[in-house]
Formats: sequence, C-alpha cells, structure tokens
Amino acid sequence: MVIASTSPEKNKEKTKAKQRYLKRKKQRRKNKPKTAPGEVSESEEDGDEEIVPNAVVEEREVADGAPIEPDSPQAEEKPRKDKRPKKRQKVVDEDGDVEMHEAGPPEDLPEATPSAPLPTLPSFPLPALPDAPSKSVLALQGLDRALVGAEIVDATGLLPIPPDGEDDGGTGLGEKTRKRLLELGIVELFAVQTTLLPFLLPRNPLQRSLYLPFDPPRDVCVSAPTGSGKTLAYVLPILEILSARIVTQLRALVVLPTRDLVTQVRETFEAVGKGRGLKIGTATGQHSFSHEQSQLIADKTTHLAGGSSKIDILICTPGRLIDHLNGTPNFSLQHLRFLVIDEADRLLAQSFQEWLVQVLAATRPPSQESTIPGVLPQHHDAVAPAFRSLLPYAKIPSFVTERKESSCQKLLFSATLTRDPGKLATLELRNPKYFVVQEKNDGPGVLDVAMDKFTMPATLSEHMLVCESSLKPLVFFHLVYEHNVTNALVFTKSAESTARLVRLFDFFDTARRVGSGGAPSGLIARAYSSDLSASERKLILDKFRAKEIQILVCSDLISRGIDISHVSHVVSYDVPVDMRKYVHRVGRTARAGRAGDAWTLVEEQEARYFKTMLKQADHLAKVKRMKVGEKELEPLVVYYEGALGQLKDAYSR
Ligand SMILES: Nc1ncnc2c1ncn2[C@@H]1O[C@H](COP(=O)(O)OP(=O)(O)OP(=O)(O)O)[C@@H](O)[C@H]1O
Repeated sequence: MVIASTSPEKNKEKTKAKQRYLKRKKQRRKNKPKTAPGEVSESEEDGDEEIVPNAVVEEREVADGAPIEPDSPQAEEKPRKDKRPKKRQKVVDEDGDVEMHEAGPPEDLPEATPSAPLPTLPSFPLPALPDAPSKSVLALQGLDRALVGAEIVDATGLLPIPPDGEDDGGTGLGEKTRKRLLELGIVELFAVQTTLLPFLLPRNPLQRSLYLPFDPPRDVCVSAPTGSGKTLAYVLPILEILSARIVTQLRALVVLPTRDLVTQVRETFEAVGKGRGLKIGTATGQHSFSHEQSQLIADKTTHLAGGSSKIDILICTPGRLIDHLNGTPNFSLQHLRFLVIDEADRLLAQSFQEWLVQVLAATRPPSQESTIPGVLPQHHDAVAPAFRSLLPYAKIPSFVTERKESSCQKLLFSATLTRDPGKLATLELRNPKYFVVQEKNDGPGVLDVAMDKFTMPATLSEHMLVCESSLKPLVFFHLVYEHNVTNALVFTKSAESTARLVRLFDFFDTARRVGSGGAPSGLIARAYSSDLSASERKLILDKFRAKEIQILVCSDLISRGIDISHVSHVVSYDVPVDMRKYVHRVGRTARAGRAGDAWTLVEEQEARYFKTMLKQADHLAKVKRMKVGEKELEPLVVYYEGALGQLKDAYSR
C-alpha cells in the first residue's frame, strides 16, 4: 500500500500540496464561464487534465474503497473519475499515415464540402489469434512419417487355419507348419498374425528368398496389445522362410530384454519348428562364454570371410550378443535375413555398449576398402551377396563386386511401441511398414500410439482400491482370502519389498490358520526378483507354472512378455511408475482371449498421481474404483497384528 511507505512529515507536506491544488482548482472553476445544461465545457471535452501532484494521486488511491464524505474533495472529484476515456478515431491523411484523434460529436469534424469529400476509411480485419491446433495435430507433429501412415488392424479379426492340403486359407503357411499348429491346438490365427503373415510371406516364392540383394524387404514395426500373439507372428514366417535353407548359417537373430523371455521364445520356436531341421541357439550369459561359443560356432580357428555358424536362429539378450560380436571368431551377422527386436521400446532404451549401433554395423555391407587379405571363402556360397567385397578379388569391378543391399529385414514388436522419432531413426529402418493392432477399428489408431494411449486386452477387468498406506497389507490379504485372488502375480516396487511381503504373508497365513483353528489355506507365496540366482528364478517360475505356487510376488523383472496362461489375477501392490509399466503388468493376465482381473492398490497420497496417469492415457473410465470398508477388514486385524510383530522380530534379528 502506498500509505504504508509515507512518513508523517511527508504526509504533512502532501496535505499542504493537496490543499494548494484544490484551492487552485476551486479558483479555476469560479473563473470558468457558465455552460448551458447538457453542454460540455471545453476542458472536459478535450479530456484535458491538469497534472495532479503525486501526493494527490496517492491520497486518492488511499480513499478508493473507503467511504467518501459527501462534501470532501474526493466527493467533488468522483464524477470525473468515473468518466470513461473518450474513444479514439483513426484518420488517414493524404500520405496514408494513420493518426489517432479524439472522437467528438459529429459537428466537431471539419465541415464536409461537396468538392472535398471525406476520404473513406479502409476497413481491415480485426486482429485475431489463430485457432490452437488440435491435440491430434500436435501429436502427429514431428512423428515418424511411416508411423503416421500406419495400417490399423482390428484386434478381433481371426483366420481359421485349414487342415492339410494345398489351400493355405490365406495364411501363407505351408502344409507342414499348418499341421504342426493344429497339433499344438492352434486352430486359428490371431489378428496380429493374420496381418503380418501375408506381408512377411509373399505369394511370390522369389520374394521369400534368403537373399534379396536387389529387392531388399521392407522393415516392419508392430504395436499390438499384450497377449495378442506377437511371438507367433514372427516365429511362423521365420520358420517358413528358413526351412528352405540348405546350408546352416545364422539367418535369424531375436533380441529380447531378459533371459526368461529368451527361454520362453526358444520354447515357442522349438515347439512350432519341430521336425523342420532348423538349429536354434541362445546366448544369455547363463553359461560360460566358451560354452556358448562352442554352441554357436563351428570353426573358431580359421578366419572365414563368410563366418561360421552351427545354428540358424539365435535368441539372445543384447549384452551377450555384443560379447560374441566382439569376442567370438567367425561370429557373423552377414547372412541375417531377420533381425527381430521384441519389446522394442524397452530394448531401445537400453544403451548397453551401444548394442544397437554395433549390431546394425555388423549387418551392413562393408565398404570396398574392408577386404580382408588372406581371408578365404569357405564355400562358393559362404559369403553373403552383399558382403562379397570382403573377398580378395573384390577390387575387380564385376557383377560379383557390385554393391548390394543387405537382405536383413528388421521386425520390431511391442505392446507399447515407441513413438520417439529419434529412437526410431537409430534403427535405420528401410521403408518401414507400421501395423497398429487395436480393439476397435473406429479409434484414432496411430494417434493412440503417438499419445501413449495403448490398447488393453478386451477380456481384462481393471480395479483400483484406494486405501491408507498402513492398511495396504490388510487390503491385499482381504483380496486373497475374500476375493480368491490366487494364481496371481503381485508386483511390488523393489526386490526387497517382494521378500518382505512374502514373509508377512507367510506369518499371516499361519496366524490365520492357528487363530481360526481351520485347515491350512494351501496357499504358497514366493518372491521372484533379481535377488535370486538365474537357476533359483527358473525353479520358482517352473513351480508357479506347475501351479505349485499360487502367489508369485515379483518386481518388474517379469512385467514384460512373460506368458503364463493360468495367471488369472495381477495385483499391483505398489502402483506402477508409468503407463507403460501399468500396461505390461496388467497384460500378464487376460492373454490369448482368456479373462483376467487386474487390481491396483493405491495409497491415499498416490491416488491423484495414479488417476492423472490413467486420465492422460484416456483409461480412467475403464478402471473400476472399489472401496474396502474397515468393517470388512476387521476380522483380519488380529492375525495381521500378530504377523506384523513376527515380521519385526525376524528383521530385528
Ligand atoms: N493363434 C493362436 N491361437 C491360440 N493361442 C495363441 C495363438 N497365438 C498365440 N497364442 C497364445 O497366446 C499367448 C500370448 O502370446 P504371446 O506371448 O505371443 O503374446 P504377446 O503379444 O507377445 O504378449 P506380450 O506383449 O505380453 O509379450 C501365448 O500363450 C500363445 O501361445
């Protein structure tokens, strides 16, 4: 406030100045010639005002809002203060310059004479802000062009697999493969497979060749919901095309983020490819490096321009792949026909030794200068067509040495495919074709991917339970015992919290059995996290698959890709940190058309964040809000308190 800053002396001075000003003003008014009612005095018409000393302005400001005495100077000033400033009017002079004038009554204008008509004023459109671009337009800006032109696929489309015979029913699959699928109980293809197979298995047999140096294949990116069958969508075409091979070379490389996924994908290749003679290997670091080398490479001693391979298909994690690229003689990617990057968004976020840069460099045809003297071809067909410049006779221009394209086709898969153009650019995709599989064909499709909105399986029911953080374990036990939440994957935020929750559950289960005098619940909970060795993890996962464990409490280590058909519940004991994590966690259930429930326990202070996250993904309405009353929890409290005491003892020991 202005008054607060003025000292008493100053105020006195101001009052004097004010008095002088008001005196002068009264004097002026007295001297003014009287105007008729309705007439405007000259000074008022001009809007001319005497410069008021600062002090007076300050006093007026103070008076604002305070009651004004009717005979006070402020009361005298009031009508002037309310008066609106007069409108200004544009006048264009002869030079076209625009001047601003006060608008007065019409008679104020210079008298218009017929010989000198007033110039007509040009009218210009009023300045206005352009409409803000729509969210969708903004989302598409800067997006990879191929992603903008993605093909949207209806997730509900199924294609029956015809039994033996010539007719493949539009699947593009040979008789042997179809027969094998039917043996495995797979009678129809899911949408992602129906779409991808004709693209990867063209009718023209020439386009199915192992080498396509003059007509290289287009790369493919696929975004499809969890459990929609993406694995078979690449396993089938790889098996189909590679079964035509005569010589064993490394022709398909599948990169996955975890060892567990490598094992799972290997099992799928082996099950479907049974009896086709293709050799499959894995590299995850689970075995010693030299053991892995002996499984992958036939000849380690002689340098061979065409490389040497004991296997046709390698499934691996990026770390071990780089180890072999750098440290295994004759390990070559020149013959690759397929490079699959599954869970692509996760792998692209992994910068491990720039693994992708190294892998892409190894599939790229070498420059003419990179001829390795003294390195001999193993057989006439041992060097891939695009790599013939490695041969000693490369310098002689000929059909043989003409630069050719790599035949490697990159296939990217994820339920949460990245939209980051920078990350996609690092893949050096060749004329990529995008497929976005989503529940209904009427959605904005590619925009969903662009705006981090992902399609969930149609058979999934989602719930959230907001509770006090101290009641969270009780709410979890309530779900287990009252809602029969078993055959469940329970996600916590860390390896340590998995172990703690399992111990608490064990104490609680025992206390409940003893307290109620009832039979054992028969429920076994186990922790699964990076704290365990690979063999321990495998054992636990096998037991869970065999239903010997009913509740698997895990960290996000297995939130991606793991396919266990009987998982009927997913519990996020701790809320997921982002939407991608949520999508992958809940996607461990409701797979392949089966029903499943997802439960997220949300502490009160997290509720706002969690709901905002769902809202931004346009998903809040799909998640049912549930409340568990204290009354419902009451019968469990006594056992819980006992279990909590035991847990404290166990940790303090
Ligand atoms: N055509 C089919 N008919 C019946 N079952 C199928 C078919 N295709 C795939 N499946 C089964 O569906 C399940 C899910 O498949 P898959 O693991 O490939 O899903 P996904 O799309 O890769 O999921 P995620 O994104 O979670 O990794 C598997 O058990 C698989 O065997």
